[in-house]
Amino acid sequence: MTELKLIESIRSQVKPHPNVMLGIGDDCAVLQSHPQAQLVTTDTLMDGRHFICGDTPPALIGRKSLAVSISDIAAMGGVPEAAFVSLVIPQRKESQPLVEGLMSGIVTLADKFHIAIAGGDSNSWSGPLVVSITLTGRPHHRGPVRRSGAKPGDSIFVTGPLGGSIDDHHLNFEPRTFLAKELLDLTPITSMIDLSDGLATDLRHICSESAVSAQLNPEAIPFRSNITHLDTRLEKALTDGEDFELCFSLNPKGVETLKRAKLSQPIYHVGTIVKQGPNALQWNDGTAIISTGFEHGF
Ligand SMILES: Nc1ncnc2c1ncn2[C@@H]1O[C@H](COP(=O)(O)OP(=O)(O)OP(=O)(O)O)[C@@H](O)[C@H]1O
Ligand SMILES: Cc1ncc(C[n+]2csc(CCOP(=O)(O)O)c2C)c(N)n1
Ligand SMILES: [Mg+2]
Repeated sequence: MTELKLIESIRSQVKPHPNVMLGIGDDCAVLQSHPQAQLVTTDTLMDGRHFICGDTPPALIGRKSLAVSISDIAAMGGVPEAAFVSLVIPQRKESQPLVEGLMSGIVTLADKFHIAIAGGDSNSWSGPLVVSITLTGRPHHRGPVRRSGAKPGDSIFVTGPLGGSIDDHHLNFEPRTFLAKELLDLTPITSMIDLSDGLATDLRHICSESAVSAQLNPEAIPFRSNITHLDTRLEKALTDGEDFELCFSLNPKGVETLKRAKLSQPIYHVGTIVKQGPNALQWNDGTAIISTGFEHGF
């Protein structure tokens, strides 16, 4: 397939969107600018690191590549709008089904979240598949929720069970934009992050950005039901990563508000923000948590 044919085939799958004044076909896209702030996030997914190309259907690779960025928009409390899809395709005879599968996974999820595919880049080479997506979004009217607003006395919540994502959850998880909006419609959220590297690592980001520490209750941490090894499940929940649930903090007033509210799905109160101490993370008996989640080495 030629580059032009590939772009035309992508263009034919893409739907119009009110905030995309000019989409695929020119040197740049033209987006309607918002009077308020705009969210922008980018993520690159690679064969062998984030998925295994021969083992995973291309549509699921495409789905995951967009879903991880929707999750980052959710983590700021926003609504996604326009995606830019960069493909680096391995040069083989059978690349057409790969590209079509990738795009069908991307387009199906984009439609579900009312996201426009506003542009991208198409390349081929002799190396493995790489998919990189940049996604814009609109923050909630309360403003973007940052990692930096947690205060001692706040409660820490997660939006779903953790650990064991490698079975298939990392490919088919539901990014939490709807829940984030539901929560923000009810109450301010003092800090939030999505769990891509594991609670142990991602909650530490909230702690360092907010200059606080966090105490976790081991009894309260929800596990994904596929984790059968009882002796390692706490460690797995903290470190496996790719849960793509949200972790957020609420002040006592927010906790009261949510107690009275009926949410569309359960949330889990897993700990408390405390004054900054020598360890960012500890259990509620005071022992330090030394586990760390996923980290790329350079
Ligand atoms: N190469 C880079 N150049 C500039 N900024 C970067 C680079 N890599 C990461 N960042 C910035 O660092 C911050 C943290 O990025 P990080 O990738 O850890 O967050 P994330 O996207 O939520 O996590 P994950 O990649 O695990 O999904 C973000 O503000 C991001 O834009
Ligand atoms: C083939 C294969 N090997 C390992 C994993 C697990 N894994 C990969 S990246 C990552 C953290 C988030 O990455 P990033 O920080 O790049 O967003 C995790 C937990 C996988 N899904 N597939
Ligand atoms: Mg994130």
